[in-house]
Amino acid sequence: MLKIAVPKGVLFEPSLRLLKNCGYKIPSDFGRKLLIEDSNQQLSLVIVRPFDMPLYVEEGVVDVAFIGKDVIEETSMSCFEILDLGYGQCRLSVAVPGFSPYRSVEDFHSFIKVGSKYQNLSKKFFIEKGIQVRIFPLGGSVELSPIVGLSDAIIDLVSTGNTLKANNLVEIETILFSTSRLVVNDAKYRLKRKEINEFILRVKEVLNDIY
Ligand SMILES: Nc1ncnc2c1ncn2[C@@H]1O[C@H](COP(=O)(O)OP(=O)(O)OP(=O)(O)O)[C@@H](O)[C@H]1O
Ligand SMILES: O=P(O)(O)OC[C@H]1O[C@H](OP(=O)(O)OP(=O)(O)O)[C@H](O)[C@@H]1O
Repeated sequence: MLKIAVPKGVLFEPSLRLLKNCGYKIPSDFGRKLLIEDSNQQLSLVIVRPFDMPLYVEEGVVDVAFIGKDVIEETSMSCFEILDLGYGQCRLSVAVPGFSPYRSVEDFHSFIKVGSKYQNLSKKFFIEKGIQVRIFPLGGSVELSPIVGLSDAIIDLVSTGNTLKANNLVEIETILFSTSRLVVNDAKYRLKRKEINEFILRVKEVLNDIY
């Protein structure tokens, strides 16, 4: 049986939808269970917080996983990235308060404070720009930090832009674009190649019908 990790949160529903479209019989109501099986015993689903996903994949606890490109990059996740699944489109961007004098990263002339859930990508970005920053590691609601004076700017995910707009924040630079990806544990791909390739084929067929 193939073991797949699907991410909780924004990507959860579209991930389940994709698996159902692949023909897996996923129960519609499994409450708060975090390990579920399809009724044909072909697939075992592990429901994982996105930022925990690299551990489950790298430690070989699961064979394959659906995860956002942003998490793959932020965690330098060791895996085979097999397919772009197309959903969960967003971008990781720098944003500042509307009242801020900054309108481009180049304006960040001196030392600035940045709030983000993506510490590694934030550090990498500003090192490449040669800008001195202090990164405040935040777990969520990142847009709050510059509003209340904790930081001068944020680096966070943007999709529609509604959260930025609602909090009077201005997006000034995009660091990366992200969608959900199908990834495979390297060792498992060697051990269960036939089963994993069959799964990849089923996903590809469904994606070809959608896109
Ligand atoms: N607004 C969005 N639009 C599209 N995709 C998003 C959006 N926000 C997050 N994502 C994608 O969904 C993934 C999970 O994000 P989500 O906010 O649902 O969970 P999380 O905040 O990482 O987990 P938790 O809320 O438990 O801390 C992200 O890594 C990204 O790939
Ligand atoms: O551009 P938008 O469509 O407004 O989406 C962007 C928001 O989506 C995510 O929030 P979410 O509530 O998913 O996660 P969080 O717990 O990190 O805030 C992200 O952190 C942004 O806040």
